[in-house]
Amino acid sequence: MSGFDLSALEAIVAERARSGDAGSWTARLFSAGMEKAAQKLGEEAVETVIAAVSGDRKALVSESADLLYHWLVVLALAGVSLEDVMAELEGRTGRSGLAEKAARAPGPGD
Ligand SMILES: N=c1c2ncn([C@@H]3O[C@H](COP(=O)(O)OP(=O)(O)OP(=O)(O)O)[C@@H](O)[C@H]3O)c2ncn1[C@@H]1O[C@H](COP(=O)(O)O)[C@@H](O)[C@H]1O
Repeated sequence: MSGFDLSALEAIVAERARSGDAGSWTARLFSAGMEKAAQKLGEEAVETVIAAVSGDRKALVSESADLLYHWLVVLALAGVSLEDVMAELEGRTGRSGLAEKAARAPGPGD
């Protein structure tokens, strides 16, 4: 298992965003703003889905990395920390996804 984790990438994103460096994709996304960053996140999500459905494992790994990086950029722009998301996930542990869904009000997908 690699020692690299999402919190290390979160710190890199924060540092590169602060740098304002003209050669930094992160800094460029930050100055472009949430709409652009969220659009990139959506594109990476679609590319990840395509890789998964087509059974392309190599592309799935690569697109997943793009997806997680752009997701962290969007979180940072929104002022949401990885810790916030991890706490939410931790709060869900031990509860079946189906039980959680049943406890929700019916939505359009139900
Ligand atoms: N993990 C990433 C990372 N993943 C993807 N990208 C960039 O995201 C951009 C958009 O990706 P796309 O595949 O959509 O590229 P594209 O040119 O639009 O190509 P297509 O639309 O044709 O597919 C590319 O420029 C990628 O290089 C990333 N840019 C930065 N990081 C991390 O952030 C660090 C700092 O990077 P800078 O901010 O650029 O210094 C890096 O060292 C990495 O650790």
